[in-house]
Amino acid sequence: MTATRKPLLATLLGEATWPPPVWLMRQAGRFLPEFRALREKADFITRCMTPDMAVEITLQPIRRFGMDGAILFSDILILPWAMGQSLEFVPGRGPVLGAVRSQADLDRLDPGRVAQAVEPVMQTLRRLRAIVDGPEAIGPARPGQVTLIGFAGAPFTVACYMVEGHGSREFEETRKLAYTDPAFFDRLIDLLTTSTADMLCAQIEAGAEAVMLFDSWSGLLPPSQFRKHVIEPAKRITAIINARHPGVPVIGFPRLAGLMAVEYGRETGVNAMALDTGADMKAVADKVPGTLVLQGNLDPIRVLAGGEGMRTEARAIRDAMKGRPHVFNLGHGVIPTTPPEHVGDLIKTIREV
Ligand SMILES: Cc1c2[nH]c(c1CCC(=O)O)Cc1[nH]c(c(CCC(=O)O)c1C)Cc1[nH]c(c(CCC(=O)O)c1C)Cc1[nH]c(c(C)c1CCC(=O)O)C2
Repeated sequence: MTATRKPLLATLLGEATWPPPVWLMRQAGRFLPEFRALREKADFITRCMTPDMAVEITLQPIRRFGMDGAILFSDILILPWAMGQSLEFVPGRGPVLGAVRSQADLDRLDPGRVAQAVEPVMQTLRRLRAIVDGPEAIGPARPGQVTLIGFAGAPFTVACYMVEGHGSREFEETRKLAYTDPAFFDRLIDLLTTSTADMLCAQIEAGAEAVMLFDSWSGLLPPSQFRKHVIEPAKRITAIINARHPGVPVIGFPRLAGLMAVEYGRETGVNAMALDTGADMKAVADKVPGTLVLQGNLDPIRVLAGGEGMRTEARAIRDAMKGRPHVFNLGHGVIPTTPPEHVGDLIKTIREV
C-alpha cells in the first residue's frame, strides 16, 4: 500500500506529474478581500507573529481556490527583525529598517535571539501542518493534498533591505558597500547564510514540507558577485538543509538572473528552481539537468488582464513543460489589484487536462 503522495511534494522530489501542481507567489495577500479585512485589524508584523491570524491568512487562498501548496504567511524581513534590526511596514511605502552599514551596526544585532523571536512562526507552521494533514478538506482542496511551504529571503536580497534600509530599484548603497567594504559585506552575507539555514531548518522541524529561498534582487549583480553572494550562499544553505533534513526539497528563486540562472540551477544543489517572467522555461530546461524541477513562470500581469489571453499563455507554459517535473506558478507575485476570479480561472485552466 502506498499512500497517495501530495502532488506538489512529489513533483518537488522529481516526479513529472500531469497536470502540474500549481500555487502562486503572494497568493496570501492583498488581492483577496478577506485578507484586506484582516489587514484593518493589525499591523503587518503583528499579523505575522499572531498564529491565529497567520494560519488564517495562509489558508485563505486554499479555501477559495484549492492550490496544491500553502505558503506560510510571514516575510523575508522577519529574520533581520528577529535579530534586533528595527523594522516597520509603512503603508504606501513598504518596509523601513534602521540601516546596517558598519561592523558596529552589525554588532548590535544578535542572531542568538532569532529562535525565540520567531517561535510564533513555528507555532503557525505546527498548526498549519496539522490542518493540511488533517481529515477536513480545505475548500476545494482534497484532504491530504496540500503541501506546506516554508521560506526565507536569500542572503543577498535580505542584505539589500538591511543595508539600504528600504526598498529600492537599484539598491546602490548595498552594491556599493559590497565593493568599498568587502570584508564587512562578506561578514553580513556569512551571518545571513548560517542564520537563514538555521531558520529554514527550524521551519522544517515545525512542519514545513518544502522550503523556498527568495533571491528577488540577485539579478542586480554582475557574474563574479553573483557567484559569491548568490550561488555560494544558496549552495551552503542547501547543503546544511540536506544534511540535517535529507529528503526535504529546496526551491531557489534567483530572480532576474538571466543566463546566470542556468549556473545557479546547475551548481547550488537546489531541488527546484523558480524562474521569473522573463525566462524562456523551455530554453532553461534544455540547459539544466533533467532532475532539476522548474517552477514558474506566467507573467503576473497576464493574470491581472485575465481572459482568453491568460488561458492560452498558461496552457502554453504548462504544455511546454509536459514530461518533466514542473510546478506551475507565476514569474513573480500576484499583483494586488488582480481580480480573484482571474486566479480561480487560472487554477481551473491548469487542471483542465
Ligand atoms: C522582497 C520580498 C519581501 N517579502 C518577500 C519578498 C520576496 C518575494 C518578492 O520579491 O516579492 C516574500 C514574501 N512576503 C510575503 C510572503 C507571504 C506568502 C505569500 O507569498 O503569499 C512572502 C513569501 C507577505 C507580504 N509581505 C508584504 C505584504 C504586504 C503588506 C501588507 O499587507 O500591508 C505581504 C502580504 C510586505 C513587503 N515585504 C517585502 C516588501 C518589499 C514589502 C512591501 C511591498 C508590498 O507590500 O508588496 C519584502
